[in-house]
Amino acid sequence: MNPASDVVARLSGAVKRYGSLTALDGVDLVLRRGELLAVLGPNGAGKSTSISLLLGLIRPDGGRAELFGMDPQQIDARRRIGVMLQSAMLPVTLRVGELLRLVSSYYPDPRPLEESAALAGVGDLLLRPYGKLSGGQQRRVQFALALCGRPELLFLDEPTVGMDIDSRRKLWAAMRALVAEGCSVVLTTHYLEEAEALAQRVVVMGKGRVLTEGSVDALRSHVPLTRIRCVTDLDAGLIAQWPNVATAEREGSRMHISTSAAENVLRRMLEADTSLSELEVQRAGLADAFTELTREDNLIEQEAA
Ligand SMILES: Nc1ncnc2c1ncn2[C@@H]1O[C@H](COP(=O)(O)OP(=O)(O)OP(=O)(O)O)[C@@H](O)[C@H]1O
Repeated sequence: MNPASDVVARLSGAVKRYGSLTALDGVDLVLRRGELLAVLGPNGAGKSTSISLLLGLIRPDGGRAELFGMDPQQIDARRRIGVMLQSAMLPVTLRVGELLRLVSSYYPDPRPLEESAALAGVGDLLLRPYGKLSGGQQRRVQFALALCGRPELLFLDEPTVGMDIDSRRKLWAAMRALVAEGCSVVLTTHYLEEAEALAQRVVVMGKGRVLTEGSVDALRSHVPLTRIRCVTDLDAGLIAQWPNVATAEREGSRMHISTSAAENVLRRMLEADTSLSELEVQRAGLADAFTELTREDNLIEQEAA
């Protein structure tokens, strides 16, 4: 297979300025067929701007944006995508079923209405006017509209904001089903557990640049620490002196330790305190890696200032 033909969307050296503000400062981003790419980053990092470039909603001031090798504004490219943006303006008086029929009609080979509704979990809402739905229900309808055209590429900009846990889990299952069908997904989210649960690849953005990208495991390895939590009388200051202990802090009766040699530290603690209890050991997650990466970005900036 030719890897170049496998690319469904690409930003190459994309620059976007708003007056004196540089929203994107040379962003390279590639999305391949059948992969779910999570784009992470703090507020204002440039995630939505990157998506808007790929959708052809705005034009780059430098570099290029491509959708299926075409200009994103070309109708042939647009017919192959589905979109769920942060703010959706939909006619409030239309019923959900009417909305689904309308949006499906824009696509050459849409899914059957019942299938779209079932995938998004809105089968019981088809007769309800969109404006009368709760915020979480409206998000699910927006998801149904994004997938109803059987898109090859789905853009989901913070799709699960405002959803309860059950709806979020159902949407995750639907995303997995779509990816299993071969659909590519670009997902922006502030929920790191969402990226951790779904993404094959993660891009972390900060201040208009790509800070790093890779698999969730590769990003996690930026933080080679394990967290140990337990109830113990041992002295935090003493443990902090042990080899391979990065930090040891007490919070009430609980001790929080981060270490690069969890087994050794644990053995020593259990020997020193036979009444140690409520032990929890956890590998650093994506959240830790993300905090570390965006912290590094701030540090570099502060040093340059
Ligand atoms: N139309 C606009 N006019 C002026 N500045 C803009 C415009 N759109 C975005 N920006 C600025 O560009 C930067 C990047 O914004 P963007 O919306 O891409 O960030 P984001 O990573 O999506 O943030 P969030 O997580 O808050 O959604 C921000 O500083 C934002 O204020």
